[in-house]
Amino acid sequence: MTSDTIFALSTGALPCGVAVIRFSGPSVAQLLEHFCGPVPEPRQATLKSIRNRDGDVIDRGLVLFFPGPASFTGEDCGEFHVHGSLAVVNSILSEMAAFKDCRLAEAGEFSRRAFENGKLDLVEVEGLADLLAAETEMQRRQAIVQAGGEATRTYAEWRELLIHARAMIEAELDFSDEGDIPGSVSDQVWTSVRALHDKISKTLADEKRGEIIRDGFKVVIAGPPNAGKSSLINALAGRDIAIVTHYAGTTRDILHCDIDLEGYVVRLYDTAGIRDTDEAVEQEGIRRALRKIDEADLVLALQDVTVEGSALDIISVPVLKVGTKIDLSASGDISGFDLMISTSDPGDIDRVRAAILNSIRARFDFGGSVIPSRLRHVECLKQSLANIECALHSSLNLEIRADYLRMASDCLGRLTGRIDTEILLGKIFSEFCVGK
Ligand SMILES: Nc1nc2c(ncn2[C@@H]2O[C@H](COP(=O)(O)OP(=O)(O)OP(=O)(O)O)[C@@H](O)[C@H]2O)c(=O)[nH]1
Ligand SMILES: [K+]
Ligand SMILES: [Mg+2]
Repeated sequence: MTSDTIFALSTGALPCGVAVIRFSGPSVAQLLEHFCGPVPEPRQATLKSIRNRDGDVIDRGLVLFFPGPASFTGEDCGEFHVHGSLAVVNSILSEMAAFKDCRLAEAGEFSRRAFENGKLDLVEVEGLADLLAAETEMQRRQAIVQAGGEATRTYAEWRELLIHARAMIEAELDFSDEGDIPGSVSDQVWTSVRALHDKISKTLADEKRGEIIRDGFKVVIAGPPNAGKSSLINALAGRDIAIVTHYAGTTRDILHCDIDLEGYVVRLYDTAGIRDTDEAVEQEGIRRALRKIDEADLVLALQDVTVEGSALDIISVPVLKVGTKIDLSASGDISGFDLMISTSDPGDIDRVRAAILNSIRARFDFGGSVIPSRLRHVECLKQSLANIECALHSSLNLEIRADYLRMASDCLGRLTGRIDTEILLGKIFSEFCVGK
């Protein structure tokens, strides 16, 4: 079907030390011969001169040949590792473009061919995309579970279980008059389906973890004016994000910055001080602050310890009560605060960081397990779960229950993009001696 041979510079911006040019498709062997003579041994890096059509040497570099189907795309693939200069790379790319049926690859086209040739499934393709986009350690860990096929294996296992369960139920329906099916089989089947139901529910409960690893943990700094909110965001970020003055009501808009806390993206928000005011701009700032608080994963509720007054009353989201300006307070009354800080003390800022990290870990620690990292996965899992729930209704007709199992396994098949041909009959006959 794909008759074009595609090529692209696979490494980043030029100039750089080494540039990798990758190509895939039916003309790979011809390209290799054209540029550097006899095709090198499969999968062995060989140092060669790379020449243009006039026989002039463009560069010397490593040349690799990956014959299909044991290649990334499943087609014949080749690689040139050359000096990363604009002139070298452009010269090779334009030479390739002049070749018959060869063209520059579109974005993601190598991966798409890998998918089309069954080398990667959808979950793995998405994991690969996430891995390439990963900025933090946690994002990398989550992506590699997916790109490396671990998630796929789990989903495939679940799907197998459902297909097997349905096979058993259909067998009972089809051959029940033959008396070969043990009576307890059906019970065992439903027990395992119920266990799978619980597993999928648990995985769905982890949805929030996946979201936090991908999109960050939202921490909103809130409190009355002059509590030291802007001073704290500046200290946590290590740079001047917000204006700090002694005027109460300095911050109006929401200010934002991302920090990396041991691999987690933490999205910090500084907000307007909350108080009663007739001032229109400040009112709007306060309205925005309250809205941001509702979206938070954690609120740092700041309160100047030298000022009378109670900290913010927030019930919708987890709150850490932080007393500020302890350098001004001789009494050191710590009642009612989770943490007491001075925003100019680096040790105190470290303790705020540790407290945020604790809050993340307490709720969303990542143990390397499969987490539905995308809405698409969550949707497929939810649909599968809904069908399993229907299948578990013992009052329903057995045929209908079997059909719910089919729909549940199809949802998982859709998740990995691999609904393959029906293997149901094979299952029945390989696991039961009914075909006498
Ligand atoms: N002594 C002392 N002063 C502080 C501390 N933190 C902040 N301040 C001072 O308190 C004042 C207010 O600080 P901001 O960071 O602007 O307070 P804010 O909560 O952002 O104030 P608004 O934006 O007006 O709501 C400034 O003069 C800061 O220098 C602290 O830990 N100790
Ligand atoms: K202020
Ligand atoms: Mg401020």
